[in-house]
Order: sequence, then structure tokens, then C-alpha cells
Amino acid sequence: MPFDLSARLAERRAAHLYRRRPLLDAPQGVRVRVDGEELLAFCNNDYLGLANHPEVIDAFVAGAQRWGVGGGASHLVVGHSAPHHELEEALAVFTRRPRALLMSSGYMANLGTVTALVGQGDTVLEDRLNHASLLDAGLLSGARFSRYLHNDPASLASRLDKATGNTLVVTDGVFSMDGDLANLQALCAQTRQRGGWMMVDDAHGFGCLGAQGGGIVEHYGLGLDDVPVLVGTLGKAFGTAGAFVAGSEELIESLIQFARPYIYTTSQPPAVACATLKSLQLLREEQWRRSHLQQLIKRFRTGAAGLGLQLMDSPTPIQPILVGSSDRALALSAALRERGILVTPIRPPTVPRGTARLRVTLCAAHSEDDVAQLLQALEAALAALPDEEKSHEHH
Ligand SMILES: Cc1ncc(COP(=O)(O)O)c(C=O)c1O
Repeated sequence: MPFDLSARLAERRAAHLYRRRPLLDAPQGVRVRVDGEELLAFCNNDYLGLANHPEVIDAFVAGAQRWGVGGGASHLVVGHSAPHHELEEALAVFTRRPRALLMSSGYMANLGTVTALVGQGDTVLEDRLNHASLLDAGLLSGARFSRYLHNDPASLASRLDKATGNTLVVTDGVFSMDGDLANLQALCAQTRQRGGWMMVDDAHGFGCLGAQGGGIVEHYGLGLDDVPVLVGTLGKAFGTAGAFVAGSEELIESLIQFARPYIYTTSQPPAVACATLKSLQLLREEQWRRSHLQQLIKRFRTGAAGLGLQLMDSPTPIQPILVGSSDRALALSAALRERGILVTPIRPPTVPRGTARLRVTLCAAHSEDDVAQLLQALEAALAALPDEEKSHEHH
């Protein structure tokens, strides 16, 4: 009997780490039907409310009529179509980089970029709280792989001093499970000083940070020399699907030549690129989405602090409530659900042990009333938890 899968599954269940998939029976949005229940949701990454925007849907439908459905081949064979190309040009303008390359997902963009840039004899240094796709990419690359303390330029500097070969420093722009920003100015300065290259995955910053939604590099005013490798994803604030890498002409040409997850996969449906072109336009032009989101973030943080909840240092729509143990996170999420609110618990190994949390995400499609409803439900849910479940301490 080579595989004892049932023992592995039982172990996961016993540790309160078993995952199940809520079944969504509605378009993505603020009011959804999940597992047969109508719920007010605070857990998707559709930060600007574009996933279900009528103009984005129209662009997608018109794109399918004009270009068909399937990409049909990989980009290097005959799958690179005019909408993909147009989107790449628009993304280069948007990111103020010479070029951009469209990828099928953020996971693949990260895997493809890191593995194309470093290999045996090189070094890859990552924030210890980076997204799983970046950590997997570092391991797969075959380069010497080391993780520095979260957002700590001194910890990065000591590793840079020991680095060999080409050195790639990799960080999330906005940390996906905490919502805090990378300390990019200091990290970039250390990296440049010691001849490394900085790669930023700004999956959660694009659309939300910066006056024009240009993400963390716009927020800090960082150029190509500071961040030569910039990754963004299109399934979050853009509301569609896919990802991109932006940088120099040479970087993009190198990825086309060497990034295996780019080369050996079918291109995304061209209609998705048509939809993304429309959502990019809305994301840039409709500034009110970002300012409304900022209002909601302020309202939530003030209310949650008033309830004594342990928040994180986050100026972004990702507003986790630290709970501690996995069973407490599950209990609080269930208590909210009984009150008509959906907030998913996040448990190890997605976050470090003892830091299970409810990852509240806010979205421009929420109203102030929705946030007030969430706060009321949180107050009632906390009061209803059994005594041992009430502590807000960080275990
Ligand atoms: C920081 C970060 N990078 C990359 C990804 C992966 O992007 P995608 O969903 O497009 O694969 C995610 C989440 O999905 C993320 O949070």
C-alpha cells in the first residue's frame, strides 16, 4: 500500500486545517449566493468592483464574437493574437516600463520570471512572508535560496553580502495575507547598492495604490532602475484574469526565450485581453473607486479598533483580523456566517502557525452601510463565541 491518503487527510482534519471550497452560485461580487445562502461577502480580491462591470462584460462578449473563444496555441506558435499584443502595449504605458509581457496567471508569471532569471550558482533572496508562488519559484530555480526577515533591510543586507552569482531580491508589493506594504525604498536601496536586481510582485497593489492605480511603484515613485522586474496580476483589482511582467526590452525578450511557464502553455483567451483593456481604462479613469475604498478602509479600521480587534498595519483593502488558533478562526467565521456575513478564515500553512486570521477584504462595490453591517456582526459574533473562544490574544 504505497499511499495512505486517508491518514493524511484525517491528520489535516484533526489539526483544524482541512479545506473545503465554498460553492459560489452567483457572479463574483459583494452580495453572493454561497452554498445556497445569500451572504454579504468580504473575501474576494475584486477590489475595484470590476469583475462584474457591465462595460467589462460587454468588452468580453464583443471580444469572443470577434476573436472566438480559445487561444488555440502557445504564444510562440500561433497563439499571440492582436488583443494580447494591444494589452501588452497598454500595460507598458500604464506601468511606465519599456515593455510588458502578458502571462496566463500570476502563479505562472512568478514561476516563469524567477526561473528564467536565476539558476545554479546564482542567489535568490525573498521576504519570508512572500506569496507561495514566489517561494515555489525560488525553490524551483535551483539558485541558492534564502528568506530574509519580513520587510527588514538589515536582514536583507546581511544576505546580500553573502550572495554569489546574479542576485535576485523578490518581494510582494502588498503582502497578500497581511495587507502591509513592502518597505520598498529601503529594500531597493540595499539591493542596488550591492548589485542585485529587485523583483516586485504587486498583485494586490495595482489598482489600489497610487493616484492612477499604478500600484506600489507609483505610490513610492520608483523607476525602472529601482524595480527592474515588476509583476502584476489581472485577476484582482483588474477584475479579469492573467498577469503581466513589465520591464526593459531585454528582460521581456529574455522571458520570451527562457520562461518555460510562458513558452509551454496555451495563450489566454483573447476575449479576456479585450475585457482587461476595458478594465484598465476604468481602473485609470475612475479615481472615485480608489477614494471610496480608502473611506471604507478608514471606517472599518476605526470600528474594528473600537471592538478591541487586533488589526494589522495595513493601509490597503486587505484588513485581516488576527485570531491566533485555527479553531478560533473557524468558529468566528462560522459565527459571522450565521449572521449573513462571509469572511473566510486563513490558516497555516498559508500563514505562519499561531497566526490564523479572518482576512477581511474591502471592495469599491461595498457601501458604508455594508461595513457597518460587518462591524455589527463582528461584535455579535464575538459575544456569542464560547468563553475560551473570546480572547483576542495572538497565540
Ligand atoms: C501576491 C500574489 N502573487 C501572485 C498570485 C497569483 O496570481 P494568480 O491568481 O493570477 O495566479 C497571488 C494570488 O492569487 C498573490 O496574492
